[in-house]
Amino acid sequence: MQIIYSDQFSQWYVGTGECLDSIVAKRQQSVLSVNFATSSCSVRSVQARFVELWLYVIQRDITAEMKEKNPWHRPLIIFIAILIALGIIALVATAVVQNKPLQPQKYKYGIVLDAGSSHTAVYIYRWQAEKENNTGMVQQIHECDVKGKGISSYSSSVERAGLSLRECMEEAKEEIPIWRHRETPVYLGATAGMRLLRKENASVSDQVLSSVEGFLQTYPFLYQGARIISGQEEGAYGWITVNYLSDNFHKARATMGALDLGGASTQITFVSQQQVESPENSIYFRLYGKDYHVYTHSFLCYGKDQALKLAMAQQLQTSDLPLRDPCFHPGYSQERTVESVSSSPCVSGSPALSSHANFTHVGAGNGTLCHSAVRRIFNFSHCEWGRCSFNGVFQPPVEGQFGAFSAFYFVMNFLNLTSDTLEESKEKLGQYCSTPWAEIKQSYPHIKEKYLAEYCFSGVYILTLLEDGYSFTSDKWKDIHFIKKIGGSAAGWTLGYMLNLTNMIPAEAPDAPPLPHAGYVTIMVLFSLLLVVLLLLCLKLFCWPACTRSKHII
Ligand SMILES: Nc1ncnc2c1ncn2[C@@H]1O[C@H](COP(=O)(O)OP(=O)(O)O)[C@@H](O)[C@H]1O
Ligand SMILES: [Ca+2]
Repeated sequence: MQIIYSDQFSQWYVGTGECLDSIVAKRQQSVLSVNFATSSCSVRSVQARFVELWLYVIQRDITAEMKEKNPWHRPLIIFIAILIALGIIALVATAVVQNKPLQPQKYKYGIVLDAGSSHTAVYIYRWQAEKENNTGMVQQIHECDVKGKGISSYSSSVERAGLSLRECMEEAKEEIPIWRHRETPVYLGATAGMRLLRKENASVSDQVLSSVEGFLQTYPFLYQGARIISGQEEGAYGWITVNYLSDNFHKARATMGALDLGGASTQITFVSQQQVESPENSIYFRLYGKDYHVYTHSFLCYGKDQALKLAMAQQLQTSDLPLRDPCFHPGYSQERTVESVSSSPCVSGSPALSSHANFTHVGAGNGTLCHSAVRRIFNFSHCEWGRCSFNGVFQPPVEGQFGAFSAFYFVMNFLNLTSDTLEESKEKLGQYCSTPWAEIKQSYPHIKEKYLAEYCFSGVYILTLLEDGYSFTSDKWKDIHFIKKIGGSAAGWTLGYMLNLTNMIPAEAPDAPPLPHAGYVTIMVLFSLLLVVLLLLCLKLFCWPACTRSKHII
């Protein structure tokens, strides 16, 4: 069946159908009159035909009315169509840029060797080549612990100092893609063990450094030097590391103090609102457009191994032999040479020690007495400044949160004291120290005996250093967080050292950061919704009148 509209006569002529011979429809106002010339139609099919015609007429008239009222109809449709096209292009472009797969050759690498007093560790870092100036972008991807002792222990066979690094440097060659080797910087920083060796014998310490330098230069990496870093640098770079890894610089949040306990020195670094009275304890940084006035101090000889020597030397001078040490477990007994204690540059200058060659070191296991013995290695009596920590060193009151790492973590983690209050820690430590040595050895058969024997001393030393030395009172104890890693990267000075030497922390904030993930998702969803709405609108505006404009209904 066919309906034909004639503009000329404002009439619809309907072709003949199965049962209809002809239909002529005419509309005046809201009245539609239809003449059906039928031959054999039922009443129902004539009615249906009538309704169909009525709807068609109404639709046609509304469309005509809209066109008359809105001359912008067509341009509007074109505009919306352009918007939709642009929207689709924007969506695709954003998705492509945001989700661009990172190719392996987009990564850069850096190697830092931490030549500590007790051992050397090799760290490999990786970052995205184009995002060098963003915070939190550099990640540790590998750590290798060099077998044997620290490089300062090779003073009598210096050539072995370099060779000791072989295994870990071979691992570095494996870890870093070959095509990046030539541009991968290698830094070696030596800390308190080498500071002490330099004090004792500067020429031997130079020879040790030359040995590691010569060895590192045999590798295809970009050798950037081997040097003894200062205690101030060690503290500052540790502070940079923990705050970089916590993203505190980027977000301009309050920074976190850094507490580093090594074998031969210990560092405390934090931002203080109070004036730093002593210039040697004050460092200034401008990072990402913000100024930081930081307090730092490194106590040489107050790492836990040298502190033990200081405590033993102190006891050897004041008590009879055998040495009954309250910081070692009851039943512990060890033959030692006086030289093993007195040879340290931290201890030398104690004439009373030379009267014996050997002595027996016996454990007495008493936390309270151990605390008194440890306190004696600190000098709390003189201070030229407004406030001191110990040994006449200026220190403002501790402020804010602190990350305590390296031996602070190893010891407190072993003793299971990382989340206890100061009082609980003292109580638990007292019990641990009085536990018989045989029982301790039995309970921890896989732990190195040297570490195991010293955990009581180390625990008491840490509590004494933090409470009596730095004045972390009971209420401030909860602000100390014993940490090993932050987001997979070790807390320590090495990362901060590399970031600084590769200029990866700019003084001013870099340009606007790329879209964060949440922002990207929100924008994509909003754009998609907008596109759907536009599309529906366009369909309504474009298709409906277009369809109804047709003069034919089949
Ligand atoms: N698992 C562990 N348990 C206890 N102490 C540890 C453990 N691993 C390392 N240490 C100690 O951590 C300290 C690390 O100091 P190190 O970095 O070598 O010296 P420094 O920083 O003073 O040059 C050493 O005293 C070492 O014995
Ligand atoms: Ca260290």
